[in-house]
Amino acid sequence: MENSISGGDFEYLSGFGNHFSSEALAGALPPAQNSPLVCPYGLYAEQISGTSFTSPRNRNLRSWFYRIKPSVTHEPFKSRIPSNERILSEFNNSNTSTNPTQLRWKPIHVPDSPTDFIDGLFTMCGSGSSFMRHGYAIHMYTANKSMDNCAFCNADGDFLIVPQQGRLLITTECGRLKVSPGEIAILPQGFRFAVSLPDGPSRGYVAEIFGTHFQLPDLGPIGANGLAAPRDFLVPTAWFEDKSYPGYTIVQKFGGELFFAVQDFSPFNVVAWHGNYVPYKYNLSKFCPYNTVLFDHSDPSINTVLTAPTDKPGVALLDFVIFPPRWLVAEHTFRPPYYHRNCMSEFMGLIHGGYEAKADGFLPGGASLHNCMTPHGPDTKSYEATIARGNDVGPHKITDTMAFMFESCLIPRISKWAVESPFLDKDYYQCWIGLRSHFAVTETISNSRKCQYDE
Ligand SMILES: O=C(O)Cc1cc(O)ccc1O
Ligand SMILES: [Fe+2]
Repeated sequence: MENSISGGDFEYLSGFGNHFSSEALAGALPPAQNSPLVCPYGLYAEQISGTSFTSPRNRNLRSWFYRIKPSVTHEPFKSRIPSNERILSEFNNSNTSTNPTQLRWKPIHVPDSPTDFIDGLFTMCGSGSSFMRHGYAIHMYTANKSMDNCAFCNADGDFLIVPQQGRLLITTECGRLKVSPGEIAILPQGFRFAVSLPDGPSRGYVAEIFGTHFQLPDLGPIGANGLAAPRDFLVPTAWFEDKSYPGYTIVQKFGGELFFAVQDFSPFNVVAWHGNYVPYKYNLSKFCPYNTVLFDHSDPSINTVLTAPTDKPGVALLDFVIFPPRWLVAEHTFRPPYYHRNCMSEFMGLIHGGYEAKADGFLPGGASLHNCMTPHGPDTKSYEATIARGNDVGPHKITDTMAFMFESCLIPRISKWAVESPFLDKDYYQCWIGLRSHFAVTETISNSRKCQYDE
């Protein structure tokens, strides 16, 4: 089932995992087969596969494009010199370091020099290898100019883009997506796309996954509804340009290296397409969050938007979790996140507003990494303020906030750029140093005796 949704001059199809079809010219889709001898309007048929041909049907992803010229019509790929060494797709001790310290970055400035989405993309951390088809990379981007006469193609994995500042107009082979801060976009492995910046300077976060794709989390006992609803995922409708573009460049990220190939036409020449391997976007404000309704703090997995699974049940290669505006109602409960150590590793970003566990220092456009088993939790100010408010707080709504977490079972190694960055907050540890002991032996003993014996 498909629905068409209009977003100004951008039209979308709605649904997650659907088999979609879209025509920019009526009759451009072959009616009864994928590869007719001659396609309508003299188009070329081309398939893009997002899973092996033989993947089980419920996981099989592929789409068919009907395009003016096939993608193969280009000069040979050449290594881009200088290559952008700020992008990594495998992580080992020759290119990254490991570090159990709590790490935090201040908001990263958008440079003054002309920088498009490709030039402005840099890896923060990651694990595994795109070659081995297992792992992920976490990147950030800062850009101030639209991609011009070029398209990007990531052969390594899927991008989940979280814009924090500035809208992105993303032209893809399936059509165009307008993505505002507060929305996310997924650009699956292999799709060609170009990013324009209608608002000027732009900044955001990118999670890249190797060897698998995002899916909606199971809802378990929550039931059939809640969290992200499938119908709120929006897929572009066919859009094409039939122009000659001398010197048009396809920049291909392959094994973390950038290659380029020149052609003389736009890659956005798909007049019609059908399939279930598609780019899409999602507005985080549509998310229906869940939480405790009586006592104690729920684990953040309760608000998972999308998950990239591993073969182990319940263990994610990468979960995308959000901390949206919501009511806090728990009684006799420490409401902010608990102090904890996690066998999973947690990378966090902030799209706007503040974050309940950090009174200072964690700012929109900044980031933090709490690696495997690294202790963390509310800073001193947040802890003291929570205790000072006491028990009679009543229902309280957290508003104007959108923090998120990329959480993984694979332990990230940290890029040179991230470690040497002037935006690294060297004093991060100080935010917990002031946590005082509130231990009072007499009171505690009398309380525990009371519980045990005085009932
Ligand atoms: O560390 C963090 O801030 C993320 C987080 C939030 C939460 O509410 C519970 C656990 C957790 O890791
Ligand atoms: Fe955490």
